[in-house]
Amino acid sequence: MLVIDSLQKRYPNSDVALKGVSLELRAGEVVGLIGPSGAGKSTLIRCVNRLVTPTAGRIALDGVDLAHVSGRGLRRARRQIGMIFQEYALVERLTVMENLLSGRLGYTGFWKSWARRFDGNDIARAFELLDRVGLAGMENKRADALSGGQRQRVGIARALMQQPRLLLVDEPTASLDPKTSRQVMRLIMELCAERGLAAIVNIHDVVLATQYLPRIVGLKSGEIVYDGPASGMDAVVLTRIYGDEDWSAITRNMQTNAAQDGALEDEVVESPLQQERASGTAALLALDSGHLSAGNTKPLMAAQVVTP
Ligand SMILES: Nc1ncnc2c1ncn2[C@@H]1O[C@H](COP(=O)(O)OP(=O)(O)OP(=O)(O)O)[C@@H](O)[C@H]1O
Repeated sequence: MLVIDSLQKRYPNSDVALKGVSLELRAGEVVGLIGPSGAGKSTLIRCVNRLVTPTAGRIALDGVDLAHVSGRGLRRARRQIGMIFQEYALVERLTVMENLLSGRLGYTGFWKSWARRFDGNDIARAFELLDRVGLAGMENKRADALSGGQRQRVGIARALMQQPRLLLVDEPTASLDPKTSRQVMRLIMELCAERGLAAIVNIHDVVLATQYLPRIVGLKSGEIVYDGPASGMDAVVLTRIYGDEDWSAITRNMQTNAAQDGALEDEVVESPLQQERASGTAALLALDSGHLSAGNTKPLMAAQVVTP
């Protein structure tokens, strides 16, 4: 579904950041992008969502060449792409719900967005996603009142609001503690599997990458020097990507994680609605319809769980 072919990027007055990168992702395939600082990982991700214009090459998303679209075509193509950021990129003074609904801005007209008039279906989808990421009941909390892990869950839910086909994930765990990092990685993997989403995950933590991401792409100085299974990451490959180092501690950790395979599972965050579903009770999410009216930042109607 994503074909990157001979992609090059030269920044003005700078070295070449990408030197003919080629990469293919199937629908639902998740790839970990690793490499030393300055290798070109962010540039690659930014070329795909066209925050950066490539110098040469092709980026085809479901057949549409992202490297050469502009205007309306680019806006339409970007709707297929969800972004998740290291620093979450939430609007701090807005509520969780308002942050989620901002993920629909690609579809909602400017004046409707400005007046905070959102579609009832969008509000229903936001509630469903909040429930799925373990944040049910938190829709009226301000973003600046959340923990880092909760913020990242909002960031993930927001990225899914526009029902993308591809996720671009930029250092999703860099600001999180080890346990929360694992929960966030697991959540991203689960969501991709459930929804058939392809994803490129730019990540510095090699051990975390090989624990959760089945395929690893290693970039060095703007070139792919490894593209293969996580299980193939050994000291030789690490040296090829990062240069000489004593990799024994890292490879030991990777082997330990592979051997434990699932034994590290920590508790799943279950919302009341998920618990309700798990207990077999048919639940219907009933929304009091309505919208956020102009200038009104009053809490949205809470979702009600109605058992028939
Ligand atoms: N806006 C820019 N203008 C000029 N050069 C840039 C720009 N952005 C990146 N570069 C250069 O392009 C190269 C690749 O940078 P990039 O940020 O893509 O690497 P990275 O692998 O994401 O690094 P990091 O892991 O530190 O974020 C570097 O040499 C960098 O200095």
